Amino acid sequence: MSKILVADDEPFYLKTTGELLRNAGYECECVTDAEAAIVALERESFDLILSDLNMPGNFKLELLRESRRRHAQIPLIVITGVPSLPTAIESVRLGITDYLLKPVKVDDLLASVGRALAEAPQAPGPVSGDSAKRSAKFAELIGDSPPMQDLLEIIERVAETNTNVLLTGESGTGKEVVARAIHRTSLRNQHPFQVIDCTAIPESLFESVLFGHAKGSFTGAVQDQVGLLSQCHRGTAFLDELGELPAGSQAKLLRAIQEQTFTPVGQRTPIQVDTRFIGATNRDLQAEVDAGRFRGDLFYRLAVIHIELPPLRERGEDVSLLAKRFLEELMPVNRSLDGFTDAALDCLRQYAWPGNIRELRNVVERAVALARGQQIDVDDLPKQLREQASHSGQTPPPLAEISREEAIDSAEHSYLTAVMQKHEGNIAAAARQAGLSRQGMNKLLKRHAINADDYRHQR
Ligand SMILES: Nc1ncnc2c1ncn2[C@@H]1O[C@H](COP(=O)(O)OP(=O)(O)OP(=O)(O)O)[C@@H](O)[C@H]1O
Repeated sequence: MSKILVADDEPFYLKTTGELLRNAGYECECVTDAEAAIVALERESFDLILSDLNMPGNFKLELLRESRRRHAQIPLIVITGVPSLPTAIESVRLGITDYLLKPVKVDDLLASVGRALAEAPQAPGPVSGDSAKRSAKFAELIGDSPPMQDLLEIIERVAETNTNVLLTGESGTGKEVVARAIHRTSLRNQHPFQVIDCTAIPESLFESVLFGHAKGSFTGAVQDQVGLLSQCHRGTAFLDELGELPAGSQAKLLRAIQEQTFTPVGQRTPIQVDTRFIGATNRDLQAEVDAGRFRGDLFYRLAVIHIELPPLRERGEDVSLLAKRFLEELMPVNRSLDGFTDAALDCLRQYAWPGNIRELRNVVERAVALARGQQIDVDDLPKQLREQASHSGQTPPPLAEISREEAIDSAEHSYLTAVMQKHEGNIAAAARQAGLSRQGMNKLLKRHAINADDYRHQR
């Protein structure tokens, strides 16, 4: 019989959880603080630890740290009533098996306990600290910089758990690549990874596309349609551009995530799925919640683990590393180039990369096509990079030294460059994102002397 140690300072919760687990056939010891839990772990052996985070003696996650240090083989499920992103990340870093939010539904708890015990032989230990091994494991994620090493460590841990994840970061920082890497290295990797582009589904069709529909349930429903969520049962659903989801769709999605069940349009029987959700957005979702534009409950369901991807300009030497790798990858078969000139590499390092890695890849692709010499030189790089490099000696004046109008103007210029970059010069798409009419966007671009063609050429 599996033996579970339950640590929680809420007597009612402790009692009911103990009873529930005993009724489900587990042996159970209940303690009310971290110290007692640590003593119990020294005294006898357990097959699983179920622990609250906010309890006496655990303010610095002592139980978590101690249990990982001395008893790394025992799977650990963290349960908390107060989700806090730093603690969630730290818990994952320390190698927890699952992270649940109170109130936890009985079925969810038993499912999580069952899974943790079944997977116990592969229960994660403390992180190895071997960054070379980790880089090899995540070969699709190029980068050696400290922010990238931190990121790899976190995603390695996240992959071992079943928790939902929120990925935020500027456009082109690699949110989708990271989501795929988490799925590929998770226990769900034999099942599908389903991309759900939240901007591509009209609100009126949201339920039908996600949950499916029965033939004849609405005009145009000429046959039964399986929804996207059924297609990634036991796998991972990647909710891309989550911040753009309209309010009505947010409510429907919340229910599906919370209950892991949904009812296809025109049907009565709900479908049960087992899906991990990874959301991604380039918006500041917490600010969207504060402004009342995004549901707080949906945010907390997904942001159990919140990973912020660093922009390329904060990743130091990764720029050269990525550029060289992209060059190897994109080299045409009929010619070979001997890398970049030092001046070209300097130019790449100095640029602010509003479109991040996607932009860098496009720049290398364009340079490979244009290069006439044996090496890629400054002249083979797009105008905006060359211009920035030629201005790089001049430090911009501090914000407090310029007028409000100049500051707003400069912020607007950066914003427009970033959206043009993201949409590769597609004015209609950029206007949609900025909430402007096409004409309005054209006018602004003209005022800022931004030429959409410069961005299209990078394709
Ligand atoms: N660490 C990395 N190493 C190598 N290539 C990367 C890395 N991160 C991203 N890329 C590449 O950069 C491009 C953009 O990545 P991705 O689509 O994942 O970004 P994103 O953050 O999801 O963008 P958006 O917010 O615009 O959807 C892709 O071609 C991807 O392969």
